[in-house]
Amino acid sequence: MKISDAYTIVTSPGRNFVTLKVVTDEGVYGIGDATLNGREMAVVAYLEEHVIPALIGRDPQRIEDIWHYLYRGAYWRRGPVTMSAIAAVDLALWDIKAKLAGMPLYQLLGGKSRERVMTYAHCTGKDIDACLEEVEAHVELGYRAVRVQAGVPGIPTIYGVAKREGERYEPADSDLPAEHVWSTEKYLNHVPKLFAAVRERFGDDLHVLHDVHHRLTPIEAARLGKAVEPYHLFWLEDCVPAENQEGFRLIRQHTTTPLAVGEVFNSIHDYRELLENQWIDYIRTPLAHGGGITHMRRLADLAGLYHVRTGFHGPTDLSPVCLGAAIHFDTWVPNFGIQEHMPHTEETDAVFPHDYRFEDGHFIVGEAPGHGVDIDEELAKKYPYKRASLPVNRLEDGTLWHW
Ligand SMILES: O=C(O)C(=O)C[C@H](O)[C@H](O)CO
Ligand SMILES: [Mg+2]
Repeated sequence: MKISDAYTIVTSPGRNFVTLKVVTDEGVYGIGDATLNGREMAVVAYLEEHVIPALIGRDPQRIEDIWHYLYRGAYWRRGPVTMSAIAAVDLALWDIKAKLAGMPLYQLLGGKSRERVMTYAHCTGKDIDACLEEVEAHVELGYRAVRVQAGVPGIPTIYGVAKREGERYEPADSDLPAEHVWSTEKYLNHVPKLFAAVRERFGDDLHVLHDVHHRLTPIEAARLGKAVEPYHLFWLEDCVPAENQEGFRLIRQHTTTPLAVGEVFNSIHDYRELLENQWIDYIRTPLAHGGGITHMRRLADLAGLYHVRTGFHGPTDLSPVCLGAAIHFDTWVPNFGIQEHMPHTEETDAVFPHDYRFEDGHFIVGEAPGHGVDIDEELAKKYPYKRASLPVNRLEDGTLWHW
């Protein structure tokens, strides 16, 4: 069996997605998600110029060999563009292998470790009261876990909070980067009040999460972690930029609030110090940015040695292909923690027909052979690519800050 064709499909049913389709000479095909939010066309160029020509004629069943060919063989290792391109190939090849076996992907990985996959929803509001209403609505939908982000008095726009009531939050919301304003002091003074209000209204059982989006220094993160301890968060996410991994030692020394890290990581090597020193509790890299299933299963196994669990990134800027494959992975992986869930638009769901379903705050994996997600290429053509950028963030005095 040989790979006879491979090509990228760029579509924008509400937001941009890049899909790689790998076709075999026996007619079986697989698809992988290659979407890197705000940098979509860089991955397309990498795939079209450097990966696809080298794939044609190879045996699609040799997933391991192809992975190392693309990783070691490239000489230029790691990095989000490279690892997203490799991930797209890897997801497509696992899709093909599972289809050839006539099995849903989770069976090939080792079978079910659980019946359903707990998800967390995004709840945002311009202030604490609006946010509590969102939490109420999501609890009614069945969610057992919610990520809570509210506007902060004195900061005009805030990451993760929809611009207008009732609208979805979209990170890549303008042609060129919009500029946001940030004040650490205002934020740190406000956030504990938000969690006090959530616990007072919803009690102790709801799992509550929060994303800091890399905006604090280690000592500030330690202060926040300590301040929210009475509200026992499920996790505090990306509390500092993680290039300085040693910073987590300081945070860990001061707080028992669990820490999640890694939605911008793309390799097992990014996590080595954090895991070996037991500084974090959840790994966040999605399959589509972390080299696919072949690489992420190694990371999950390493994490398991240190009692660290998975909590895959799952925003709307990863396509249903990534989400579908993640649900198979989550159903299998022994050290599963939680799966992020931001529902895709109806247009996106129509372009990517899938067999996973949401029920009572959980995802239920499908039984179709492969990862269970397809692409309607004719429909995809109706939604042309449109450049969209993530914002930048500045302190009140104009200094460019972390985002
Ligand atoms: O979902 C999250 O936790 C995020 O932080 C969302 C990111 O900002 C988004 O995916 C960036 O593209
Ligand atoms: Mg995040």
